[in-house]
Amino acid sequence: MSAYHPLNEEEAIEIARSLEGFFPGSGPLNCREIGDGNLNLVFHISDPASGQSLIMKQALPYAKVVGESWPLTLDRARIESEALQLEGKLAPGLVPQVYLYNPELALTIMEDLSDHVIMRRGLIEGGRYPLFSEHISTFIAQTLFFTSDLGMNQQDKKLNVGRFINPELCKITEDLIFDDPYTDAENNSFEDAIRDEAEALWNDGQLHVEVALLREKFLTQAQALLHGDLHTGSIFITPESTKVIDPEFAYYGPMGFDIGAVIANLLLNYAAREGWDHDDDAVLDYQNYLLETVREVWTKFEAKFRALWDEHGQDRLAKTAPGYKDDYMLRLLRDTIGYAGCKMVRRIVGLAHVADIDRIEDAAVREQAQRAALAIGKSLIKLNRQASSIEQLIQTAQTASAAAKA
Ligand SMILES: Nc1ncnc2c1ncn2[C@@H]1O[C@H](COP(=O)(O)OP(=O)(O)O)[C@@H](O)[C@H]1O
Ligand SMILES: CSC[C@H]1O[C@H](OP(=O)(O)O)[C@H](O)[C@@H]1O
Repeated sequence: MSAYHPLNEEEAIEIARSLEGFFPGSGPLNCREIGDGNLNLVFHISDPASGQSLIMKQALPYAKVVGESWPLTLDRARIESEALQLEGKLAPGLVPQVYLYNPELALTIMEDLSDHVIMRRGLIEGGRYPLFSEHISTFIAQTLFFTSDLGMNQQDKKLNVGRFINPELCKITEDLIFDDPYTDAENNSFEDAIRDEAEALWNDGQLHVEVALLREKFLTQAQALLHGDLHTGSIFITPESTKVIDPEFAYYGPMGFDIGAVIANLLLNYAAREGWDHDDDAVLDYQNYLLETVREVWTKFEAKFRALWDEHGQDRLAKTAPGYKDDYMLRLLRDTIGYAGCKMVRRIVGLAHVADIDRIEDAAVREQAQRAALAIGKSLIKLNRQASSIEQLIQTAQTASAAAKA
């Protein structure tokens, strides 16, 4: 079974059985392919006798969402398993445990998190997660700081940049997030009802300049090891626990891209609330919860990152140059706002959408949510280089959304 081929459920069971000590009995194991993402196979394997279970994730040699016409490197499975293991060391308890990585089969065997829910679904259903901002701010502060030139040996960091070179997955991001939405691209996907919005995106020169600058940074700035796709579909959650999964897009890039991804996905849900809540009061109440979460994600991240800088900073000049830390944090905030905007726009007119909006049944409510998400996204992109506080992001999101829904 060592030569690469996509596994079937029987083969997945056979591999699970061979894991020493995991499934000790000889009774039958259950296996289901549960992958609902765009790229990979995911098998859930469980033993009804012992209650033990695990997850096997296998990369396919193409993008599942499109098919074999879009070939994709299997090396992403190595990147994902190595990133998960590194993140597990830097942010203990905030990622699933990796039990085994098999390079021949592009297979990662990991902890089963089925006692959590995917956060996107949790938010759609109106769940509240009081520890989320605490957990995710720790995850992003720890992983970004300790993989950057600020927090690790700068020669070792360069070796890390090489280890996490991820050109094919980066190309997906470069095209789907930073290019396609701003032109009449074949891969775009949007409803006819918002064609006017799509065309406006294609013709907005001021927006194009901002996106080009953010794209340039994504292409060139090896600031820290990013998760690379930190949306709410890559986060498992309960009120007590948060676990980040799916870092196959990991590479060395601008830190604001990860922070922006978290904020964008909270705001996509914000734009969609009329599709999920029963009355105006409930919409407003949940939207306030989401905005407060956005505020906390940034403020807690900033406080933790600054503390790491003071306590664990490796770079002499960064620690002593007057005003450097404040300047760095301001640039991070601005990048965060810009990337949050890009990540919202791509989910409305680009290839891959989000359930928060696409699964709203009423077409008129869905259209309103799409227009609100685009309005917020565009406003954040245009704000990014002028911003000086997280409150400006929140104000901008509220104003843009209200205007789009008026
Ligand atoms: N460790 C895990 N425990 C339980 N379910 C998981 C785990 N990892 C992935 N899944 C399930 O598989 C789905 C797809 O996983 P994901 O890593 O996002 O795949 P893709 O890379 O294809 O997007 C998740 O939405 C979740 O339902
Ligand atoms: C052709 S890949 C599209 C899209 O899918 C990835 O998300 P996920 O792995 O969580 O399904 C990523 O966001 C890509 O941009």
